[in-house]
Amino acid sequence: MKALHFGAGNIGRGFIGKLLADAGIQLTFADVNQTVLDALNERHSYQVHVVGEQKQIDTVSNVNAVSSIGEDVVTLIADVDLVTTAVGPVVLERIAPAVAKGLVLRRTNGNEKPLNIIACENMVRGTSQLKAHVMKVLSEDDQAWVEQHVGFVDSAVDRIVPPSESATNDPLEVTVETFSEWIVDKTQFKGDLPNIPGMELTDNLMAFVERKLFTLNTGHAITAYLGQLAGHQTIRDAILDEKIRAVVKGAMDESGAVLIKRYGFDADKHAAYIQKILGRFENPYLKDDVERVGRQPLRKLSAGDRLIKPLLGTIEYGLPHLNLVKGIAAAMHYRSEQDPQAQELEQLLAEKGPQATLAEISGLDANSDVVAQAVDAYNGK
Ligand SMILES: NC(=O)c1ccc[n+]([C@@H]2O[C@H](COP(=O)([O-])OP(=O)(O)OC[C@H]3O[C@@H](n4cnc5c(N)ncnc54)[C@H](O)[C@@H]3O)[C@@H](O)[C@H]2O)c1
Ligand SMILES: O=P(O)(O)OC[C@@H](O)[C@@H](O)[C@H](O)[C@H](O)CO
Repeated sequence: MKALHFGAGNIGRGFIGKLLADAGIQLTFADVNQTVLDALNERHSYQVHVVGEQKQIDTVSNVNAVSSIGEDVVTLIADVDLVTTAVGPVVLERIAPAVAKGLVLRRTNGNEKPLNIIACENMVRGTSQLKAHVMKVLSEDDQAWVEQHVGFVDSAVDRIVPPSESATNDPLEVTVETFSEWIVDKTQFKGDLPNIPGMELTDNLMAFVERKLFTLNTGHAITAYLGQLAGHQTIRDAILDEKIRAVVKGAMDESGAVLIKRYGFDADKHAAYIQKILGRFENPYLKDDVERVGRQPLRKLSAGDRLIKPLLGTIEYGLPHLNLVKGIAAAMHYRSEQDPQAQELEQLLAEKGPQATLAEISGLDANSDVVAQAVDAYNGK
């Protein structure tokens, strides 16, 4: 089996790429970072430090790399059995034209083997969004061929992988937590279902995606935003701050109440899921900066993402949301010199004030009670 993986970053090298290579799949990474591409093509291997109470160093071998800009990826898409991505939600649209070109070449070459494409991003049904971008640029004829031969498979992906703290400045080394979970929608595959150790198949993906995104990522983001406000540099320091922990746990409980109502999760098992996540945030073996976890605040404050979507659920079911609102207010205070979205947020706040800014970014009604509550929290009331 051959696979092409877009994005040789933290989750690409530290989780999805590792899992595919470990399964004996012939793996090529596609990226735009020339340093990473060159290192992969010189060594064809790299080290993954798996850290937790038990530590181990795994070597991922027999991997290649190509630039994702150019014809190499097009040729590969015409040939491989599996395409995966971990590039970040905003980049999916940028890789779609190359994916479309590769699919047209596959059809021209008469390659009728099933191909499956799986986006491994922190978003709800990211692969379906990639599919929409790809279909947009195809002719009707090609679209029909793609519908028949290509599976666009949505997934939920969970493993905390901060940028490596390599003592050797190795651009390929990556440090990951022990926990990992990759759940894919088995109803969307074309051809035989794959048997890849570490990939779990489900016919109930939405429950898993929302459980992960609106528990772990909701709590993670609020830890980052409150952490930065309180002057903490890392997620561990932030979550060990009792005042922050109470709000984070409260927000995960509020979001959890929505998930329990929507998907019928067992309340005790969900409480245990939250406890386990709090432990993962505390991991003493990982250095995860609040600035990585808080990155792209406009995305995180958008209507379908980890802060607003759970809040909308609490409103739908008439449930409490005090802690979610505190998290949203803290997100509006997020600042980062490296992050264009943080700067745009700051500019919007300066131009329009918190009420109009929050309404514009989140799609919430500017005159709603909840926006008024968030503005009060933002103003420290
Ligand atoms: N790091 C984590 O803990 C984690 C866990 C679960 C899910 N995710 C999700 O995985 C995705 C990637 O996150 P990450 O932390 O690995 O980020 P990252 O920045 O470490 O990796 C992204 C990689 O994509 C590459 N890239 C950018 N534009 C590209 C393009 N046009 N073509 C090919 N490659 C391109 C970058 O050079 C980089 O190597 C995100 O959607 C994130 O939400 C991350
Ligand atoms: O990748 P983002 O920016 O969507 O979210 C930041 C972190 O919360 C995220 O990367 C987590 O580490 C990850 O989702 C754990 O599975």
